[in-house]
Amino acid sequence: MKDSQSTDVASMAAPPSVKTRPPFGTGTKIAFFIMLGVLVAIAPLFVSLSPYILNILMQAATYSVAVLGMTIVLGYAGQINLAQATFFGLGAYAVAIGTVVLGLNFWIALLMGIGMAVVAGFVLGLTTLRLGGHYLAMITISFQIIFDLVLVNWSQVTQGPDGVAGIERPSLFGFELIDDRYYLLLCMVILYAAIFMVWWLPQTRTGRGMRAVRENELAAEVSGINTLRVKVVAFTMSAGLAGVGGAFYAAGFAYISPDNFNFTRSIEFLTMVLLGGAQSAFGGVLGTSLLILLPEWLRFLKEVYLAVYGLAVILIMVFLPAGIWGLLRAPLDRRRKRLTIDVDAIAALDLTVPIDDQSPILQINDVRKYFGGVKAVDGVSLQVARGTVHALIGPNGSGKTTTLNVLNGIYSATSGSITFDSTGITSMSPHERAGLGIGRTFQNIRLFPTMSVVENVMIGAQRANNPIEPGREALRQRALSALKFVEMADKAELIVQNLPYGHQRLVEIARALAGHPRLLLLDEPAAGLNQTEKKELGDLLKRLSGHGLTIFLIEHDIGLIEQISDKITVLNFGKKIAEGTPQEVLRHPDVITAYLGAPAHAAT
Ligand SMILES: Nc1ncnc2c1ncn2[C@@H]1O[C@H](COP(=O)(O)OP(=O)(O)OP(=O)(O)O)[C@@H](O)[C@H]1O
Repeated sequence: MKDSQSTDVASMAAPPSVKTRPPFGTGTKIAFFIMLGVLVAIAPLFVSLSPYILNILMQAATYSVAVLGMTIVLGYAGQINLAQATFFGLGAYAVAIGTVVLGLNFWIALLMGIGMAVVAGFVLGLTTLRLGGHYLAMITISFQIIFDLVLVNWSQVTQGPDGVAGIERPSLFGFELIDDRYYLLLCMVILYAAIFMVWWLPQTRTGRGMRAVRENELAAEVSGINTLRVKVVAFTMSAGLAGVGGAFYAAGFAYISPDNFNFTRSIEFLTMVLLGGAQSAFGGVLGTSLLILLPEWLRFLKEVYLAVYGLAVILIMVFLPAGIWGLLRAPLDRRRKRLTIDVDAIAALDLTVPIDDQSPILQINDVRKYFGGVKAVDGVSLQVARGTVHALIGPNGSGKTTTLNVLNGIYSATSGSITFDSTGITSMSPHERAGLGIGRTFQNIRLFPTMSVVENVMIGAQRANNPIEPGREALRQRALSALKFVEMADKAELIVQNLPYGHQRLVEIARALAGHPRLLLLDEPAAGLNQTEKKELGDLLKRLSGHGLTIFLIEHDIGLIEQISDKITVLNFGKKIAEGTPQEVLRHPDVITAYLGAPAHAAT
């Protein structure tokens, strides 16, 4: 067993800050954003606009707030939501019924509306987000249709198809917002606050988690993200924003009816976010404004206007998959490739794992995993000693990956128990296991393709209980240190899907290392690598084990296994057939028969 305390002491010193040179600093962006906001918001006070135009702008502003919710749930978290008009309607009806029927103050009714939308979003998220894709689409559609039916048929409360009229605008600090221009100003302030929140979100832990879930949910969960929580938060925030938009819409137009909040409106919101660019706050607002203004601009076409309108939307969506905003910001993305990073200034990676006792770090006791009649893992027991490299080998289909998946919670065991560092983890979820310090890589690389290299690795660094300082900068520094360890720091700002295969493998290992693992699970790390890359991988694994990290790996490359392993366990048909040092195991007759099948190898 290696001494984990041998880690370079210098690496534990506070890391110096490493700066890249982004095109614009955050401060400049915020200043620009505020200036533009003030200009746009006060413009109607100085420019003479007809009541019709003011109405269109009010509609665009309130719709945009709801569409920003779609940016969060669809653009960031990748969850389909075809019920946004429901949440929009909850906000609107709370204000309408609250102020007109119950005589409540607007602001109280607004809070009620937001509360109702948030609760509905939370409940819908909680009950449906265990399902994904088509199922989620169908459930949100059903939710939308039920809401529509309730609005039309529960007429004692909603006033049915006639709708609610006479909704009054709020007053602010005693100032009545009857003038459309002032009400528009209020809507713009609300919109700006929403844009700022949605723009800022991806830079937070939660926002980064959402993007990771969108890109690869399984990898996000295994890296320590509570994916269900992230999805529910996305749904809840999205519903809350829609509620806000709906409330201001209702007060702005004084009259609402069920037609404003039906399935067609939800599809409109979806189209708006996709058209503008689902992954950007600005895209959502752009798409909303365009879809509201386009019919006005095309009105001169008279009868053919609807056809041209539809065609324009289809063409934009087909030829601009990232939306119009994606096209506009492409030059900025190109500049990103030229960002430089001072690799020498990055602190060395601290991999220190305290060895408090000599008991095995991992104990698998009589674990079985059956898929119907297939006994993929059939009563396997093994122990992994601290600070060792332990390999799991066996012929194809012998149950290796299934064992690893049961180990980190992707599959729950049919029976048996698993103890990690004296804690029973058998019934824990993958993210909870990651939170204890179990890192993992996959046989088929699972990264977050459209995120940058450093963002990918930051996801690993933000697992629960990672012993690093709080805050974004500490996460980034940890990620850069992990990248430096695998010699990928100079590529930190590149988008990960543009890297060659071998580099992507290293990024995946760095992501696991950034989480300060006490146990690293590697599933065929050498798969797909050429001879040079395999040699480099072998050296990297030796460096890792030299730091005292415990590694449990599956690998088919016997040369690599012999080179780095302290102990080998061999599986065949889901059962353990041999265990011991490489010398013992690779000469074991059962192993030669079952796995190696080449007596010549035994003689080497
Ligand atoms: N989700 C699943 N559903 C049904 N059967 C499965 C599932 N996953 C694995 N199996 C079966 O379990 C057995 C063990 O598969 P597993 O992938 O664990 O083997 P392996 O040793 O990792 O193979 P390889 O070396 O080819 O990756 C195989 O027969 C496989 O078909």
